[in-house]
Amino acid sequence: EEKPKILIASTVVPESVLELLKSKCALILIKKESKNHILSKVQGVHGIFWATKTHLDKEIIDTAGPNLTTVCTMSAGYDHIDTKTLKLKGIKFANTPGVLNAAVADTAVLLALAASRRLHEGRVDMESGNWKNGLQTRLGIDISGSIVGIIGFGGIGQAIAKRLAPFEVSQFLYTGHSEKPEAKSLKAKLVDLETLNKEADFIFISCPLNNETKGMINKDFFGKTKKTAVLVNIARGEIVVQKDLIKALKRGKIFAAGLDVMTPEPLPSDSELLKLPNVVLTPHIGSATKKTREQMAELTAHNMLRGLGGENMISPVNL
Ligand SMILES: O=C(O)C(=O)CO
Repeated sequence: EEKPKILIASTVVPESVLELLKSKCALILIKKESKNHILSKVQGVHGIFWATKTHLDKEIIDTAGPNLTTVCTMSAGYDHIDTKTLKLKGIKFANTPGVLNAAVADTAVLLALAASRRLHEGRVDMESGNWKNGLQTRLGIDISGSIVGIIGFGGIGQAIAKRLAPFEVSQFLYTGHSEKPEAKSLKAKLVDLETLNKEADFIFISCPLNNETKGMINKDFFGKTKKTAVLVNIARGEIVVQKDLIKALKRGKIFAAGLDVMTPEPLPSDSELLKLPNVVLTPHIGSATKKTREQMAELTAHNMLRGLGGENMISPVNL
């Protein structure tokens, strides 16, 4: 019997995971993560292992053809995948939730502390000889005693709350479609977005990007935010209307922002975001620890092997 063919749409899958897949499948590797290159390799495959920011669109799925039964993305978010077409064709789909919660939540805490304590501004001040201006010009915002709002209280949002609780947060608020049982132990309260916005001193964005959340954090939102609020986004740049955020940061409508995600990625080196003193930026490294990336690759591979073998995948997405 011939081994199923899988396209590894990534140039950065760990060798150990490729070995694991090789024992059961014929691997088709790519040299670069461009759509055209992927299109030239995808025809006839049974599985697609997706670990690139390139969009997995209808053209790629159609070009793969009728052999394709299983698509696994090495990410928690899947806004870059045409799940509508996958569903229509009855193709099985899985992502990698859970294994990255800790690393991404750590990044959220890093950005919250850095933005609230003006890490970037202080660093720039030292470099330009402005340190002498003194600490009175660099006063920050405390997490202790603050109200923390978490937009999207899934695994990552909850991991953020768990990490911040020992910082003596006074109240956690969260938004979502329904109350989460896990909220109870953190005394976190389900509220609507407007209430969260009005009350929160720290606002974390940890929800998926979809039609409902795209552009949700915009001019209207910043019109109601506390002027002392710190915004952290570890989800997707497109949830925020970036030009509105830049205006809000410049006009003092919010205190600071810490962003691991932005629009576009990679951020152009002349972006205005890079010039603002009250913004701390990391280049979408939320999940980028050695252990977490390996675990994501392993989970993707196990989903793939199970999907191709007709077994239940570990973390299927019900489309
Ligand atoms: O998994 C995701 O969705 C991320 O953005 C991190 O890689």
